[in-house]
Amino acid sequence: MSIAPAIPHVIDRATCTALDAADPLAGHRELFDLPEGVVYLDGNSLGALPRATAARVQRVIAEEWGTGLIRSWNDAGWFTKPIDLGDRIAPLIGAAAGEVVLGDSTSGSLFQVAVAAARLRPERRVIVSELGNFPTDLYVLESVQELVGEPGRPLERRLIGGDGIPGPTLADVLDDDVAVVVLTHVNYRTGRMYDMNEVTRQVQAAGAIMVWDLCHSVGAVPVDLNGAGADFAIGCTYKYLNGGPGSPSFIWAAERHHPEARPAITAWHGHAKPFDFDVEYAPAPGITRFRVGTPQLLSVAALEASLDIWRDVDLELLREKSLRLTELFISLVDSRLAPWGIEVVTPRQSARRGSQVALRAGGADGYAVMQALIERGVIGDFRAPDLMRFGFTPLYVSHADVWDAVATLEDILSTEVWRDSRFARRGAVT
Ligand SMILES: Cc1ncc(COP(=O)(O)O)c(C=O)c1O
Ligand SMILES: Nc1c(O)cccc1C(=O)C[C@H](N)C(=O)O
Repeated sequence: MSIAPAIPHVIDRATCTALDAADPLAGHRELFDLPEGVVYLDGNSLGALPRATAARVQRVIAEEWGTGLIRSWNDAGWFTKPIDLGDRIAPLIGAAAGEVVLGDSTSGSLFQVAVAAARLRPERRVIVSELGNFPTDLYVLESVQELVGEPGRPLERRLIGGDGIPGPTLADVLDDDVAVVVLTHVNYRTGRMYDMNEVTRQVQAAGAIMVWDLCHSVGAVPVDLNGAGADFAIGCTYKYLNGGPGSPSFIWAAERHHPEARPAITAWHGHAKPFDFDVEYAPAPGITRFRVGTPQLLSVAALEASLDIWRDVDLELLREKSLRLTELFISLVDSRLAPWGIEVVTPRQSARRGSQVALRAGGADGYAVMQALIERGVIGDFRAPDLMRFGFTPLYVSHADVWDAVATLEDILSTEVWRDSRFARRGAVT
C-alpha cells in the first residue's frame, strides 16, 4: 500500500493549488459536469455526473430502444450487459472476469448473496453483523434469518460493536455455530476501514462465510477480494463509481462457490436456458445464476458511460490522492477549527481510513452547520445523531476544494450563522 506524500506543516491556499498542479489525477475533473462554484464532498452518497453520461443514455434511448426496438436484446447486447459490466467492475475489486454481475439494488443483492452464503453452512444457525452497519444491511439480514431458518425458529443474529458503539468484538461472537459474517468494509458514518485480509482470515478460521459490503469502498480504495480469499461481496455503483441515482448494484462470488451457490431469488435471467422457457428452474453456470429479472437498461447505460472513466484510473494513484485529501482536511480541521471543539471521528491512521472524514461538531449543531455549508456551496451531509460527513472523491475533488471547505466551515462557526432558524432541522431525507 503506498503512503500519501506528507502534507506540509504550514498550509495556505497556494500550497493547495500547488498540490493540484502536481496532481496526476487532476485532469479527471474535466470528465465531470459539476456546477460552477460548488465544492462537492458528497460523492460518498451520490457521485457526480460524468459529462459523457447524458449522450450515452440518449443514444440508448434513441438508437437502441427507439430504432432497434426488441432487436436490441441481441444487436445491442442488452441481455449480457450485467455480465459485461460486471467484468469491468471486477478489476476495481480484485475479482476475476466472470465473477461479478450487476444486480438490482444493493439491498436486494445482499439478500441474494446472504441467503446463498447461509445455505453453504446449513448446520450452523448464526448470522453476524455489526451495530454500526448501514441499517438496510441489518433489515435485509432479518429476512435472511427467517428464510433460511426453520419455521418459527429463525437464525440467530449477533451484532458486534465498533466505531465508538459499545458491543462485543468479532472474536467474542465467532464460534462454530456462525454461518455467515456480513460487514461493511468502509463504515458509512465514520469512514473507518476494516483490514479485509485479517478479518476474512479470522472469520474463515471459525468456519464461517465472509460477505463484504463494498458500497463505500469500490472506486474509493483499492480492494482485493481474491487476494483476501473472501467469499461474497456486494456494492453499489452510484457513489464513487458515479453511475447515477439508482444505478445497479453488483454481486461478486468467489469462483469456488459458483457451482454450489443457491441464491435467494431463482429467476429467469439466472436460468441456464432462459429462452427455453422450461417449467423447472435450472441455475445458469457461474455468476449468472445470481441474476434476477430484466436489467434496468437506461441505468445500465449511464453506468457504462461512467465505467469508461475507470478504464485508465491507476488505483494506487487514486488511493494516494484520497489519503492526501483526507489528511489535508484533517490537518486543516485540527489547526483551524480547534477553538470550536470540532472532533475528527474518522481514524487518523491512514490504513484504517476510507475516502471520507466525519466530524462531530462540538458545541455547534452539526445539522445546522451542514445546512449553512450547503447554502454556501460546500455540499457534504449529516448523519444522525451528530456527524457531519465529507466524502473526497479523488477523481474530481481538488486540494483547493479542501481548503475552501474548511475556510467556509471556519467562517460559519466563527460567525455562528448556523444558529439562524433557516438552518433548523426539517424533514429532509438526506
Ligand atoms: C453500506 C451500505 N449498504 C447499502 C446501502 C444502500 O443500499 P441500496 O442501494 O439498496 O439503497 C448503502 C447506502 O445507501 C450503504 O451505505
Ligand atoms: N442510497 C441512497 C438513497 O436511496 C437515498 C438517499 C441517500 C442514499 C445513500 O446512498 C446514502 C448513503 N448510503 C449513506 O452512506 O448515507
